[in-house]
Amino acid sequence: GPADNTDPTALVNQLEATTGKFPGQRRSGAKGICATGEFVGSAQGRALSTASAFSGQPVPVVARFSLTGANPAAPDNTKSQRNMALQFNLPGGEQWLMGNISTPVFGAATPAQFLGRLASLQADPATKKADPAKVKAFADANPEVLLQGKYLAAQPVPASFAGLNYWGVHGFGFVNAQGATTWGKWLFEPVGGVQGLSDDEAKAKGANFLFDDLRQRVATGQARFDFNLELAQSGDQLDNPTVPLPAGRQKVNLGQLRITKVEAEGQGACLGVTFIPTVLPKGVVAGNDPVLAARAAPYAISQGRRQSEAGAK
Ligand code: HEM
Repeated sequence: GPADNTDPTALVNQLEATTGKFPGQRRSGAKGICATGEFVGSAQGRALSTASAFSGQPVPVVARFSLTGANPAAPDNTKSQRNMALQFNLPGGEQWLMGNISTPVFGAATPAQFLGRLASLQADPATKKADPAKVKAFADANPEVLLQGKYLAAQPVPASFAGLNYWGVHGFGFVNAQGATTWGKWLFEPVGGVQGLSDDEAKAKGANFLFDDLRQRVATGQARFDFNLELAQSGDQLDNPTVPLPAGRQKVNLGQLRITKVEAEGQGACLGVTFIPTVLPKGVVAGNDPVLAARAAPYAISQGRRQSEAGAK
């Protein structure tokens, strides 16, 4: 990807300084649950990409559903970001890793801007709150950092991990057998539709309902997602994760993901996985987004910290 000199250690340190340090936990997406399932690719997927994920044979998938942030006790009944991270285990040991989020955009256009935004949100030791003047000054100078929060504020509290759209946010290219590359941005759309709660319903649900809800939906076969690619047109911006594709772009279904099992809390294959989203299969290529390129190193640093803190676990 394009050059960006933001120090990955500085990013992780700033995440800890702003969002909290919870030993043994992921520095973002800390409250989560492991699941497994399978993906079956479509004929359209095969036409766009040689990736073996689209063969049409079921592919085993390790999933992790999570809330945003560093706090493993984050409340489930707020209008914050949810995540669906996936590991496709493809034939021959090949893997495809993703960290998808419940907003079409991320909260910064570049790693440097993310670092600056996080720094502006860091609590002042005296007041234990972010300094509103600092927050405003940074946001005024970098207005795109507000777009993700505006999107979230306009959505209801999610009723279920299985009732949300999850976007890949970055642009990716799909390379077919003729060597032609189709560019786009993907999203996973729940087959049963998006489901939200009223503010009263959310209050009544309390802080911990999403894991049990997911278990129930999986037991009744209601945790299915269409893996869809929105196709970019020439001139569409693919190197900025605060810019969604324009509305109405053609959408192609690449296949369907079915979650079949939810693990007990603190167990499951996802615990050992660091969902580095530039681990791509043959037949899929990364676009030129500096934020995508910058994710691998901080994720690995976070993994190293949480695993050493957790001891020999
Ligand atoms: C420079 C920008 C970013 C930084 C520094 C960053 C940092 C991190 C870190 C440190 C983790 C924890 C990793 C671990 O311990 O395994 C994480 C998790 C995660 N991030 Fe990011 N991130 C960035 C951008 C993004 C973007 C753009 C997205 C979505 C498109 C995203 C989605 C996720 C998801 C879904 C998880 C949770 C994965 C899981 O379940 O383990 N992040 N991020």
